[in-house]
Amino acid sequence: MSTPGPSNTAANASLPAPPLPAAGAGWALLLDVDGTLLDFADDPHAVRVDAALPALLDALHEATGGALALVSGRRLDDLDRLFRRPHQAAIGLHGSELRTATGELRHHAVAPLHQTRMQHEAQALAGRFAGVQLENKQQAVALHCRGSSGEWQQLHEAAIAVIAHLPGYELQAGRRVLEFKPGGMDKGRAVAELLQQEPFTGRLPVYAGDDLTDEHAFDAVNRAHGLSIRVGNRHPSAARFSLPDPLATIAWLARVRDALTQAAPAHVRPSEREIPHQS
Ligand SMILES: O=P(O)(O)OC[C@H]1O[C@H](O[C@H]2O[C@H](CO)[C@@H](O)[C@H](O)[C@H]2O)[C@H](O)[C@@H](O)[C@@H]1O
Repeated sequence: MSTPGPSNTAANASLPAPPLPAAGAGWALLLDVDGTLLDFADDPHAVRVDAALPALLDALHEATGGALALVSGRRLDDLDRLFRRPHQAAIGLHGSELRTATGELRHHAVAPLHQTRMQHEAQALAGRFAGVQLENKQQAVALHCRGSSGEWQQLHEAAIAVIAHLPGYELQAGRRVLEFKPGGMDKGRAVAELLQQEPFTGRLPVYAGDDLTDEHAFDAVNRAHGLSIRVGNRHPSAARFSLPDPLATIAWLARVRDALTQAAPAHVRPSEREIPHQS
């Protein structure tokens, strides 16, 4: 199974709120979607995007010189359906899909034969559990468990056994969800790849996420001396800052926008506008 290694597994249930940037600071924003920008809904297709969010993302995109990306387990086309921002950089399917700021697409795919077999096995597995809802993302599959914790345990054990015989795939666990996704990529690797690209390169990476899949990205951002922000109270986490929920995340992002775009004091030279590195 794909398991990130939190680098600070000490008690970190209570983490400080993230800082705000100085005016004109060179931040790059990497934002998880479900549970970070969007509240959860029982049906993955029924999530609601806050009416003010698209305009806020546009303003942040401009304030960061285009260094803003949504980073999700959803497919890129699902992100574009929800947010209508196909011109912005994005990472989908937990890192298997990547779109750069110039629109270049990179896919980490599995051979069609293996994908067909994965689909077949996942359908059969879901059919064994009354409380499991299958979300078919073509190159990946999410098994959402709506049943008891006992059923979750059984599903988890069965999924581990199934994935062992599926070439090219690995298991990604999340909040009451198990996903079969292409192996070899995760959000951390994809974020590291994006950070090598213009206009992300050389900026301070700031990543907000709520789930286990985001731990990969927290590790990558911590290695780059960026800011890792856990949304909610999942514990343990490698994140160094925390916000309680999507509402608070959106409110903080609005303050980030205001801070980045306010006029810098005349005596501050551009090179002095960065916030100090966090340890
Ligand atoms: O990386 P993320 O953007 O957090 O995406 C992870 C998965 O999110 C979605 O599932 C979760 O949200 C659903 C809608 O609220 C909810 O019904 C489900 O229980 C959650 O697991 C999405 O459906 C998955 O495809 C993503 O991988």
